[in-house]
This record gives sequence, structure tokens and C-alpha cells, in this order.
Amino acid sequence: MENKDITRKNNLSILFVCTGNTCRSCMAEGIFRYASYVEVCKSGFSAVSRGIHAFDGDSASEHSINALKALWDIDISLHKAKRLDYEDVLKADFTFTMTRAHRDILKARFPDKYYCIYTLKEYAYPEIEQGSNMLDISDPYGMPYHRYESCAKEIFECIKIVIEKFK
Ligand SMILES: N[C@@H](Cc1ccc(OP(=O)(O)O)cc1)C(=O)O
Repeated sequence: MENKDITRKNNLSILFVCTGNTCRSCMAEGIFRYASYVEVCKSGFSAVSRGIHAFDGDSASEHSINALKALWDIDISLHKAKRLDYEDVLKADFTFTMTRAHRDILKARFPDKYYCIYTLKEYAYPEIEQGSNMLDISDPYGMPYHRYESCAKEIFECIKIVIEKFK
């Protein structure tokens, strides 16, 4: 693992970050919980999600809820959005953002934690060039349902790889 402070691979606290915490990061949280339980049975992991511009208490978007339910029978209907705060990043062993823009904001705001902040895709696919927009998981907000399913599948692929790296 690249993270210089992380020598243990159990009981890791994972933080997923996007903009509104109603689409991408809450899907990532739900998928991570599901995939880490089913595929690794490492119940010691904990995962939360936050949004840089979230409105506390917002529900996950209907399409996000429906996509996870339809694809993997994952239930995120009880999710409530939370705005990211200082403590969230300090507590996390790894912070995975949905885009480079989110990552860069967090690295600038939390310089002491720079070494454990990644875009989800750069951690999963370190071979992708830094300048590439392939490092971003684009926002399905306001898009039709099928875009949410594609986004969820993209997140799932990354999370499978991340979990392999944690094994
Ligand atoms: N909450 C934002 C809108 C927003 C919501 C969701 C969103 O997608 P995600 O949750 O994936 O960041 C992006 C933006 C606003 O009303 O300004």
C-alpha cells in the first residue's frame, strides 16, 4: 500500500467524497460495505461518505437508490447526506474522492493528510496518467437513470480493485 502511515490492513476507516453526497459517494459507501462484506468478509472496515457542498439530511437521489437496488440489491434508502468536515478527513485512513477537483481541494485543505487522499480511480488504476480525465467519476446528477447505473458499475469496478489491494 502506498499510504506511508498505514501498516495494518484491518479496521481501516474509508471516507468517500463527492459534491452533494446524494449520488456518487453514497453509492460508493453502499457498494464498499457490500463488496467488502461479501468478497472479503473484513467486517473491520468502516466506510462513510460526505459531500463538499452537501446539504445535511438530504436523501440519496432516487436514481442512486434504484440503481444499487436493481444491480446488487444494496439498500441505501436510509442514507442522509452530510457535509464534509475537518474531523472526517482527520479520522479517515483513506479518503477516496470522485474527481481530481475534489481531491485537490482536500489536499490543499488538509496538507497533513495528503498521503491518504486519492481519487478512487487513481488508487484503483495507478497506471492512468495524472492529467487524464479518466481519473474522474463524472457526476450523474440530473441525468437519466441509465447514467446512474453506468456510474454505479464504474464505482463497483474500482472498489473491487481497492478491496483486492487491501487484502
Ligand atoms: N447539492 C448540490 C447539487 C448536487 C447534488 C448531487 C451531486 O452529485 P454527487 O452527490 O454525486 O456529488 C452534485 C451536486 C446543490 O444543490 O448545489
